Amino acid sequence: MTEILALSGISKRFGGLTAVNELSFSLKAGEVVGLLGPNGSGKTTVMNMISGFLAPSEGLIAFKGEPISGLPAHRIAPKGVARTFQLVRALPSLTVAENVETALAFGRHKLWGAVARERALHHLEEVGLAGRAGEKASTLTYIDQKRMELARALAAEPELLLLDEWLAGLNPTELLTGIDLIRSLERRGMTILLVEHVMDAIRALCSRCVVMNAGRKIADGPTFEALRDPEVVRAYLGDDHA
Ligand SMILES: Nc1ncnc2c1ncn2[C@@H]1O[C@H](COP(=O)(O)OP(=O)(O)OP(=O)(O)O)[C@@H](O)[C@H]1O
Repeated sequence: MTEILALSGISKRFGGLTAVNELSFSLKAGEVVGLLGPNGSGKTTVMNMISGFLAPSEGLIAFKGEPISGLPAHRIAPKGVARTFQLVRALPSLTVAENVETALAFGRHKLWGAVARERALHHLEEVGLAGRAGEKASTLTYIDQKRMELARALAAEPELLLLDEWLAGLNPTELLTGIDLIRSLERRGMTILLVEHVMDAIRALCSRCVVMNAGRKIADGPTFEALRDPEVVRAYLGDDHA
């Protein structure tokens, strides 16, 4: 497998706070990797730097061998990087299809009109929202909003998909549906970096995990090994459990 994403010595400082501290890891094409860590450990900041919503203070990020660190989001997305956000960013007064069409209009191929409509319907079908295209986004249930958010990300035709707590807040049945959906993307060969607190989902989906604590990487390896690493147990549960 070829390397698709490489972070080398990435740091991000907010004033006196070092949110991410000399972080390095890489993803191979087609891998589904979990980015874990307790609250405030820097995971979303990492996602923001990969997708261009924040520039690193130090270090290099390369996507398919090309440096992207510090480029703005609108320059990184067309290269094949898409993301979902912790809080769903829908346009509630537009229909479900129009929400996906706006992503297509500003996405990799700048599609408009009938072509965009057809493509939007395809992505809605992919995420299980076939038949809902004409409904107002504001009427969708929580899981369906999440599906729509994913359809918007897929509209960018990414090679690397960043999922920031995409499975959070789903009930157990919805969670299984969400996991199946991510598996179907994996089968298509998509590379996925997943920030997630739902450990059952991590175990089900990720062969490998990178674990952070206080901005630093404390583990990187097969999921079952990373999750029982004493430093990871200590970070999550405290010294007594380690
Ligand atoms: N724009 C910002 N300005 C100042 N501090 C920030 C900013 N963004 C994040 N931080 C701080 O950086 C640290 C890491 O935050 P981040 O959101 O990346 O953590 P996280 O691991 O994603 O947490 P959670 O699991 O709670 O979402 C936190 O202390 C946070 O308060």
